Amino acid sequence: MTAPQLNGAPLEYAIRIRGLTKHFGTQLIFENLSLDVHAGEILAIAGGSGTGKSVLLRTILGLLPFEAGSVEILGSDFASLSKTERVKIERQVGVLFQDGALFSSLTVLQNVQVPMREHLNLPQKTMDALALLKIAMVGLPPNAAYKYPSELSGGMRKRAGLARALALDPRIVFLDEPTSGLDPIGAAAFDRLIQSLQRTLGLTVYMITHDLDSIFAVCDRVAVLADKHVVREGAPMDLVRDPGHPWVREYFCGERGRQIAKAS
Ligand SMILES: Nc1ncnc2c1ncn2[C@@H]1O[C@H](COP(=O)(O)OP(=O)(O)OP(=O)(O)O)[C@@H](O)[C@H]1O
Repeated sequence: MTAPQLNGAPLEYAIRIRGLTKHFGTQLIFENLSLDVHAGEILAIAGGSGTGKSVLLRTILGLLPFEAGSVEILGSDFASLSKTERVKIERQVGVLFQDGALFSSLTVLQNVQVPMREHLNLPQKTMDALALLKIAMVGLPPNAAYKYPSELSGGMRKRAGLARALALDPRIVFLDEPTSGLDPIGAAAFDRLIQSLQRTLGLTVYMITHDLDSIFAVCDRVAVLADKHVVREGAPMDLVRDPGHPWVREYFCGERGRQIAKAS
């Protein structure tokens, strides 16, 4: 695995957020929020319902405006980039939304090719071969390529969404609650898939999750959102040892949290 690079030098931060302030109308969502996502790590974003995990994801992706602060992705301040430069960065980012967000009228193969059609100029045969490779990489059988999303199980739809997120060989992958709706065995298998892809491809993974099993199984660090900013960051075990915030204590040091921590 090669370390991510920026202009030939090792890249320390895949994402760097400083002093982010965001409102919806009069509702303050983030106040002076700062967060580093280290290159090559799997970072979990945790926090209670309504603390802004999805809004932060959409803000980082440039889908929502903000009033103050900066968001740097792969060494570039997104807001200051020209359209062409933005597209270059967007190509290096893959996103798996919660429900997979697949186009229902397209097969899995065609869904995986959507970003290829948008960003690459390749012959159909090459795109077919590439898409089949991505579909195999996420552990789907070859015949899944020709199925429509409605013909797949929830777990298979997530894998198909992941194959699409990997279509352009991104350096950062954003996952929005990847194991929600999966049974524990399916969730553990998905965790292992994410970890093995991360290690093989040297990806940076930014993962919104409520799943303590996932956090302890695969995440290098956790950042906890509460009170309009990141209240705690660290390795999962560090949060158990020193929660430092009531929500973190309740979540990580409750009976279930302690059991999972002990077993991991
Ligand atoms: N488009 C929008 N317009 C106005 N308010 C919004 C919008 N999107 C989100 N919000 C508000 O922003 C706050 C944070 O929402 P967000 O969906 O990010 O929470 P979350 O932490 O992802 O919650 P959950 O864990 O329940 O999914 C909520 O109060 C929500 O109502």
